[in-house]
Amino acid sequence: MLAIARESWPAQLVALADREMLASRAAAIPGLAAVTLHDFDPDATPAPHTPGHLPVLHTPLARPAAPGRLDPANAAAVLATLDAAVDSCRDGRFDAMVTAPVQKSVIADAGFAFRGHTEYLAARCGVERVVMLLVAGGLRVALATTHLPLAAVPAAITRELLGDTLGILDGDLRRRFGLPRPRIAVLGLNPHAGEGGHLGREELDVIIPVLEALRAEGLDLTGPLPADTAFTPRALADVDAVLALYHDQGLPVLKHAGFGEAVNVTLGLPIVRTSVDHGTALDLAGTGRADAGSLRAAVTLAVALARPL
Ligand SMILES: NC(=O)C1=CN([C@@H]2O[C@H](COP(=O)(O)OP(=O)(O)OC[C@H]3O[C@@H](n4cnc5c(N)ncnc54)[C@H](O)[C@@H]3O)[C@@H](O)[C@H]2O)C=CC1
Ligand SMILES: NCC(=O)COP(=O)(O)O
Repeated sequence: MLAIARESWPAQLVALADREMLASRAAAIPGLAAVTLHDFDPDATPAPHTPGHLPVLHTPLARPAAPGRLDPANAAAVLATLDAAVDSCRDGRFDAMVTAPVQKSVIADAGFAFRGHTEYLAARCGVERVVMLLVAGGLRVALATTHLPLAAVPAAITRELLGDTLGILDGDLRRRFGLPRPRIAVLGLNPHAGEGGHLGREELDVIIPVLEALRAEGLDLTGPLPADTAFTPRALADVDAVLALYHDQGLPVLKHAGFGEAVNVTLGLPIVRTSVDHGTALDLAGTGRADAGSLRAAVTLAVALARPL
């Protein structure tokens, strides 16, 4: 909401949300009371975003929401909002979607098999494999696995998963980000990238064979690199993206470098989806102190990606 109130974009922005919830939050936060919410008219000619004005496509909550109060009764409405956004992108009404964070646990508590937007959007779009990429300035970090318990990671790193992930990452960096031959650094799973098999065999048995096969197809891949030094400035100098093998191998570095201005992009979808770099920040809910920098960046990147290069 902060970003919407103050910024201009060369695109029409439409909020998919419960209209009353948006209105009550805008009224409660200093500086937002003047924002005008009006119903989105799908038949009107799209006009660039005007700061202070926000068209709303009403997606009703089941129960009134209060800041910071988790309510499983609204989980279905959250998913219905996501469905409406995906379907509207797929049918061409919208060119891109930008998601706010959701409390994944409360959706799961309500009985839905929900691990994250990334997996949910893949299923909704009928795509078997997608890739989570976070972008902070010039640093791009993609993940081979996303929302998995750490103990499940090694078994999930199969040749098929790694090959598919690198194919999507390389392809979308070319197609969506305009990099003619992306240079991708792939991290090892184990300390010292397995130390020649003495500290784990995933590098020898899975990662190296996949990298060799894909290099033969023309991909520019380095690795598997010891993860502890792969993010040093010298190592990153000749790299367009780093593929980390699990969530907390790559994202702490990315968030250290750019939390508050980074963007999460889902690659491999038939639609453009970006998102903020942060979660629901329940400690800040309702205070008006949550920083909107990542939302601004997510909208800006979605606008850029929605334009074919
Ligand atoms: N895309 C999504 O839907 C995401 C959802 N989540 C969900 O969010 C929930 C909370 O996750 P946490 O790990 O606690 O991460 P979090 O990002 O919500 O909070 C971590 C720390 O960052 C701060 N923070 C977060 N957003 C901020 C902002 N906009 N401005 C200033 N400070 C901010 C918080 O106050 C907190 O100290 C979980 O249920 C998680 O699954 C987490 C990441 C992404
Ligand atoms: N930490 C990033 C994250 O959890 C994003 O998840 P998603 O909901 O966008 O899949």
